[in-house]
This record gives sequence, structure tokens and C-alpha cells, in this order.
Amino acid sequence: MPLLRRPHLDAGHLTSLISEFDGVESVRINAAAASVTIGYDGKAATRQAILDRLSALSPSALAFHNGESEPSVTPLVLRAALFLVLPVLPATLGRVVVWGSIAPRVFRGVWSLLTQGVTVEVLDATAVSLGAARGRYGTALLTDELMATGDYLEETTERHSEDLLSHLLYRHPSSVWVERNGDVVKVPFADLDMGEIVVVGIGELIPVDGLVRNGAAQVNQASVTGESVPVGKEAGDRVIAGSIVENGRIRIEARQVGDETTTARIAAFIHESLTAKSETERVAEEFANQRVLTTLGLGLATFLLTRDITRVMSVLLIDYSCAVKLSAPVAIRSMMSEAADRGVLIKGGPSIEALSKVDTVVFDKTGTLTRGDLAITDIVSLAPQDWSEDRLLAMAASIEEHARHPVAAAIVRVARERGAPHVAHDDIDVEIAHGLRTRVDGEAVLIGSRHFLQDHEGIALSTYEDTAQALSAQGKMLLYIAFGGRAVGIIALRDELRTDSAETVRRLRASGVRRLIMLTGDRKQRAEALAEGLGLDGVFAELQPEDKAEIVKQLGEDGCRTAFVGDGINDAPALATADVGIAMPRGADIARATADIVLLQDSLGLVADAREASRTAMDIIRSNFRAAIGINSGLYVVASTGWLGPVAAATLHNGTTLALLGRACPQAGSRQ
Ligand SMILES: Nc1ncnc2c1ncn2[C@@H]1O[C@H](COP(=O)(O)OP(=O)(O)OP(=O)(O)O)[C@@H](O)[C@H]1O
Ligand SMILES: [Zn+2]
Repeated sequence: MPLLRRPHLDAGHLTSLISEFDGVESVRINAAAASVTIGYDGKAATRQAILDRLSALSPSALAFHNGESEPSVTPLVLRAALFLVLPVLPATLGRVVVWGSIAPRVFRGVWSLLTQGVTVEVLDATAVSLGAARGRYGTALLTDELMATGDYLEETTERHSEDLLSHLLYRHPSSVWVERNGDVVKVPFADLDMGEIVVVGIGELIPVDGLVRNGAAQVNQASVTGESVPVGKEAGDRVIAGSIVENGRIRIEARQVGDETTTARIAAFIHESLTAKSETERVAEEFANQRVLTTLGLGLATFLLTRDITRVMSVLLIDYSCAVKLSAPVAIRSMMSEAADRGVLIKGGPSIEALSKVDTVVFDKTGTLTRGDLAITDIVSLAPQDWSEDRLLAMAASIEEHARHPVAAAIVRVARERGAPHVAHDDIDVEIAHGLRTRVDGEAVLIGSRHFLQDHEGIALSTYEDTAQALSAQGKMLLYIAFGGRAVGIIALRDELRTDSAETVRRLRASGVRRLIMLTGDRKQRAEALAEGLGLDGVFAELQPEDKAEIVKQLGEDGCRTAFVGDGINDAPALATADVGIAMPRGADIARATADIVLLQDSLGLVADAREASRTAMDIIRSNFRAAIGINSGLYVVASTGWLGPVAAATLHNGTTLALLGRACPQAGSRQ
């Protein structure tokens, strides 16, 4: 049932809906698999009736929690109008209308009291009904209106950030590899048809729901099921769009193509991450709930001392828990949508808090500190009689086309510029952080690092030491190409520092980061030269893929609060290990999927932007916290002495709340 993939589906509601069907005995919903298991009396007619009713279910017939509909201003306007006409209404009618309009809040209070104990809802309901019970209908209505305005404000902010994030996070690969007429060709995602065979390799996003035809892979389904342990998939297994191949390569028969299912899942994922509470939010909430008891106690004390219900009402209305409680989520949501506007996707409140506390930033080198687009400087043939530069480039590009690494992109780009022809080859094996392996004309072909060819594949490279030394000395990065067990070429690339790397390092330091470290698979000499130029505190070079996560983990164990910034397939474990993982926009799908924060524009400066914004957001939350407590404590004193009537109390209290929320969400008014 595709319907089950709708975000925010209320499974409980659907279960009870289906249970109502004639003949249904049991209902079990598995939202992850979008399936429903229904037990019935076994009669064919019942079965048909159930199926008919199921297919007639429309999405709008189902309740989606968190409101699929826009929060509406109508009730606010109606209540305001009612407040104005109240004085001229006949007394009985006025009474009925006021009770009717505050009834929902009163019920919510009672319900909350029964299910959760004394909460803010209980206080609100008590204050409002005390007012109405004493015949102060105007007060009751006005108080209710002010509270509703606060709710409305919060809801709109939340919805706005949710919409924005789902829009930004919904992504599919721009192109996919598909088998057509016996060839594997790259086609735009939109051209993909049902039933076609899609080939997905290491680090790539699975673009369709489908069935594995052959091949084997470890697949990470975290963004779909929330389960981050990769699962093995082979012929006959189902795979779901949005999961990522961590290892291996599979041919998938597309059963479901298109945006719908993925959009829905991503939206659900976003909803989940938006509702994940940061530590600050939890503390604020707990604090707020404790305040509720204090407020009740103060109310009771006021009553015992003065026997004045009006004062009690005033005191109850000044409960400041709502300012404290709303300030954090509103500031966090608003920072998230503001950041998204500027090109930083933050996947949840906890990441903002963690980022504000980071004291150690670890950078990957290639594609992160250095520009994503490498330039090819030299193509050197080591066997000139057989291998021209063009032939080397054409073969390398035809193979690299299947890889996702900055070097691969550089080679493919240059080959395209020079109009290099495609060279037929077998399936590609990707050795992460080493290189690629395949066969051309029956001969083994390798492209990769010196370490890969020499130490893993036993290709002799020492004969070319002088050539390599000369190129390395110019600060270039070298890729070796072997054909039939023999080195045939070297491609030299220059990866330059990004223009904003030094500035970003400086800004991060200014924002309180104490340690800045670089990790790379590249040669030590080059790495150290770059690190020194940037003024970093440390560099680890010639790393194997798994080393990166290990180093980040070690830093964490040493008490550092770490952020890792990276882009590659091999960066995914480090991104997951760090307190905050930050992914560059052009890297591997799996890096973006694993990270807590994804940059949407290829600018390293955004890391510093995000860090600064996270500190500002946390500062606002803290100062709002203090202001709410200060102001409202003052109001308490005044209210309990009887100088402040309930209307004034409610106005002042809610005014403060709105003002504080306004600080937390500077753009709330100007949006929508
Ligand atoms: N697709 C590829 N084609 C050729 N060589 C590759 C490929 N992917 C990786 N390599 C080789 O493996 C080496 C290590 O890769 P890895 O991504 O770990 O590190 P890196 O490129 O130095 O960047 P980083 O600074 O991100 O570690 C690369 O320098 C390159 O020589
Ligand atoms: Zn190795």
C-alpha cells in the first residue's frame, strides 16, 4: 500500500479504521515496508469487500499527525471578533459562546491532567476556566486568544522549516547507469523506465525500488528504515530507493520509479530529525514542567493568604514555562531554515547544539580543504610506442566514469573536453582509497595510487622513480595506470587549496575551536606543506580508509568534541563517528547520507557560517531563558500583591513570550 509511505501517517488511526471493516479480526501495519497484514474470517466475499474498501481509502480520509493542513488563522480572527461583540451580546448567549470557545483548551487541560499529570496545559485550562467560572468572560476569552496566538506562531515556524528542509533534502541522482541494448549507459534520472535494469556501484544511491537481478552488495538503508547497519543484498532481494550501496555492485530491476515514494520517505525522515530534541530543548522542557508546579504552589499560597481568586488567576496566567519551553525549539528551527536558505542543510536540533560545542575540527584534504575540481597537469606515457596520451586518457576516463572521486571527475571532464572516445571495458571493481580495477581487451587494467599498484597488485614502478619524483616535487598528485601487469602511464593532477580555506580556518579558530587537524590518504610531504600553509595544528597523512574514523574516535576518547568535514566514500565512517559530521556537496552520496550537516554549495566558508550561527542560536536560547525567568518572576511578585489584574497579567506575560519568541525567530514575521 503506497499510501503507507505518506509522511506522518497515523498508523494507529489507520489500524482502527481498518478494524472497523466488516469481518476484520486483526490488523497489523508495517509502515517501513508499506504493508498491512489483515486477519479476517476466511470468506472470499469478506476478502473482496476488504480489498474494495482498502482501495477506496483516500489519503485525505486518513489522519496524518502533525497536521497536513496549514495552521489556520480563522479561529484567532473569530475569537477576536467575539471579544469585540461580547459586551453587546445578551448575557446568556455570551456565556454559552465563551464557554464553547474555551472548551477545547479546557478539555485539553483535563486530558493532560489525566494522562500526564500537571502540565502547562493544565495551568492554562485552570486559569481560563477560573476566569469564565467567575463571570469574567472577556478576560477568559482574551487569555485564550493570546495563548492561541503563541501556538500559532510556533506551528507556522515549525511547518515552514519542515517544508523547506524536505524540499532541499529530497534528492535523487541526476543520472543513473542503465542497461540498454546490451550496453551500460548513463541516462538522466527522469528517463528511467519501469522494468529497466539499473546498475548501482559502491557509494551510490539506489534510485529505484526494485529487485536485485545479480551481483552482491552491502546496502545501507538508514535514510529509509533508520537502521544504519548495512544489510547484504543479492539476487532475488528487494532494495528500496534512497538506500546506499556501501560495498559491492548490483544490477537491479526497477519495480517503482519516480519521485513519489522517495519524497514521502525523505519527508518522514525530516520530520523525525526535526522532532529530535537537543539536550537544551530537553533541559528547558524539564525546567518548564517543574515551573508548572511552582506556579501552582504560588497560586495556592496566594489563595491561602489573600482568599482572592482574581490574584490567583493573575498568578496562574504568568506561568513562564511556555517562554522557556518554546524559545529553544523556535530558535533552533529558525536557525535551521535560515541556514538552509544560505546553503547549509542541518539534519536536526541536536546537531546545532553539538556544533556549538565543538572544540576540534578535523578536515579531510582532497575535495574539502582543496578544491573539488582537480586540474590535470600532465599525462605521461610510460610506453610511448603503444600508448599515446590520448589513448591513456580515453581508457582512464571510460573507467573513471563509474567512480565518484575528485580525481575521477577531473579525468572525465578533460576527456570530454578533448572528445576522447569511449573504450569498452568489463565491470569495474572499486577499491576504496586505492583505485579501480577492470579488464580491457582481456587484459587487466588498474588505475590508482602508487600504493595500490605497487603494494597490492605487485606492479613494478621503481623504473619510473625519476619521472614521479619530478612531478611530486611540483606538488602534484599522481595516478598510475597499468595494463596487462605493466605500468603504462602516469596522470598528474594539481589539487589546489580552496581560496577560502585559510579564511575558514581563521574564522573557526576565532569562534573558539582549539584544534584544527587534516587527514589524508595523500603523501606525507605534500600534506605537511599544505597544513603548514594553512596554520593547522596537526596532520595525519598516508592513511588507509579505516584510519580516519579511528583517529576521530581517538580524539573523542581524549575528551575532544569533534567535527569532521569530508566528502568521500571512505569518509562516511569518520562522519558518523564525529560528534558532528559535515559533508561537502559534491562528494559521495553516502557521505551526505551519513553526515549531520550537508553543505549545499561548494564553499568551505559555510562550515564557519554554520558554526557561528550555531553559537548565536545557543546564545539566544540562553539569554532568552534568563530574560523569561527574570521578567516573569517580577510579574509574579506584582500579581500576587494584587496590583496586576488577570487581563494585564495575561497581556504582559504573553507579550513577553511573543517578544522572546520574536528574538528567537527574527525572520518569522517577514516570511510566509
Ligand atoms: N577513482 C579513483 N581512481 C584512481 N585512483 C583513486 C581513485 N580513488 C582513490 N584513488 C587513489 O587512492 C588514493 C587515496 O584515496 P582517498 O580518497 O583515501 O584519499 P585522497 O584522494 O588523498 O583524499 P583525502 O584527502 O580525501 O584522503 C588517492 O590519492 C588516489 O591515488
Ligand atoms: Zn592498501
